[in-house]
Amino acid sequence: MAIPNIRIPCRQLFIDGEWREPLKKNRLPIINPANEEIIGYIPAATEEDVDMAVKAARSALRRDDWGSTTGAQRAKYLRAIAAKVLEKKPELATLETIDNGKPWFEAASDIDDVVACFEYYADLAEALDSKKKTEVKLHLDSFKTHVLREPLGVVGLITPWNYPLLMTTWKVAPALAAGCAAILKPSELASITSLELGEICREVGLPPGALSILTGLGHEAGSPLVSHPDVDKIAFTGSGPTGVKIMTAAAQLVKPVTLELGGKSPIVVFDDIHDLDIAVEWTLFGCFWTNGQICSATSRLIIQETIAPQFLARLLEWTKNIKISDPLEEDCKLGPVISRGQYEKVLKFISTAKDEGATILYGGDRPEHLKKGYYIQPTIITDVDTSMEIWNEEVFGPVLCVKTFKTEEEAIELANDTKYGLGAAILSKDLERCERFTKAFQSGVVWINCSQPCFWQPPWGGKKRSGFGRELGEWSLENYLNIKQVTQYVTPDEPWAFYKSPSKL
Ligand SMILES: NC(=O)C1=CN([C@@H]2O[C@H](COP(=O)(O)OP(=O)(O)OC[C@H]3O[C@@H](n4cnc5c(N)ncnc54)[C@H](O)[C@@H]3O)[C@@H](O)[C@H]2O)C=CC1
Ligand code: BAL
Ligand code: NA
Repeated sequence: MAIPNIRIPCRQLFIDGEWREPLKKNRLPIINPANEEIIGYIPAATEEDVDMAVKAARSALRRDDWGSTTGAQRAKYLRAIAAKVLEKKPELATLETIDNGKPWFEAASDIDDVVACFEYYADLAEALDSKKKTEVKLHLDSFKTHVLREPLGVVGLITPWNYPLLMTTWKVAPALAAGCAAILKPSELASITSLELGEICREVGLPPGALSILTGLGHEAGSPLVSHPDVDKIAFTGSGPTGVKIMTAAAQLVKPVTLELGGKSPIVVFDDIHDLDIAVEWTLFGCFWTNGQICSATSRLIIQETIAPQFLARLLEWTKNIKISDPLEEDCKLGPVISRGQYEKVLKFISTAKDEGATILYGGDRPEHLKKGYYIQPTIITDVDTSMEIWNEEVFGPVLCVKTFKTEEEAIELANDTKYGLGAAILSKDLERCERFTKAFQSGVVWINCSQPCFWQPPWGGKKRSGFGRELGEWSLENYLNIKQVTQYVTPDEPWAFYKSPSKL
């Protein structure tokens, strides 16, 4: 597919089905991380705009055109959105690349996932109609009970910048499928494609207020959404510290949250791998895909001592072969990290690792041929100790740290030696061993003989400090439903006879 040249659309906030200027008229710059240039501006919402969006969402839930829809009717909107996203795929992929820095072909594949995800939740919305009301068998005949699965209400969706439109979709598609009215707050570092979703919603005639999109800063636009008394739930993906702030604020209102908070995932490689090159490629992909900015990145390589020298030698050869360039260039496999702040943060992690005694086996710096942009070489760090920062903290950049092991027990201990618990991978020919590791890994996701492939049908989420709750699959729909018990007394002409009736005194 040809990469199109593109103009950055100038948008407002998307509230109540229309584009509206933020009340304070503030805007934030859009920065292309490949050249550090300001390429446009996004509107910056504040508390007042959040309040308007919440009112619009409430009104959508009260109106028949959204609040009384069947799953099948909502499925039509979701399919129409999917079709529009597909139609605009080249432009959306280009906008994503210019805003986020990920290679264009990765952005295009994200857009394919966005389409598939909207279509998938259209199917689940339809299926919901037959599960909306289910009977629950009781142990007696004088009562009967059924359960209703209703939309939870107004939901706040706060998303990160690493897969901008895809993470938006992971939340928006199930929320709309369930019949909620959603307010999306995308990351200020990459909001363009989420705003374009607003235009798509307008084009397909999604009822006003069913989805509002408020770009802006976390503390100005995200925080009031979390604290708003009329928002029933918050679904968040992002950093641990922000997750803690959100959970703390939501707790004041006993507001439910789901949190997806990154990690420091292990990839355990045994000496009985099927093929050296295949294992090396999965190791690289597991850490350097999306320019290394993956919440589930398997950024700790735990390699069996017996194979370590030859594995690392081959890993180096493959790493040197990775094309680092402007992400719009064909065959680019590693683009810049998202921002100046992230660039400095990643380089600081590398210099601290060096200061603490680790060895930078490869990379660790800006590639010489790229003078501008937030580029960092793919970096491999060895001689790592479990007390080091690089072993313990999420870098969110193209940085892999390596540790060797002798026995299976030692490998499991190292794999679980983290406060996080999102992903974990094992590469080995021995499937019984893979089974033992699957059980032992303290994580929400396990990859066997691969790392990172992510599909929309299975559940996604973590344990420990990677958060809680599950997205994707049918699990995500549950996040946006209220389960209501309805119990009926089926012999209303018979007295309950708990109190003494005054007429019988
Ligand atoms: N787990 C993941 O997928 C991600 C992890 N990160 C990690 O987080 C670090 C910081 O990156 P940020 O972009 O600052 O992540 P962040 O977690 O602060 O931002 C994620 C989203 O939360 C919003 N937000 C920030 N403060 C908020 C608040 N008080 N209330 C409500 N919403 C708020 C942001 O505007 C954004 O939409 C990165 O260096 C990286 O290590 C970043 C993005 C994604
Ligand atoms: N690759 C799945 C989602 C994430 O990294 O945030
Ligand atoms: Na950007």
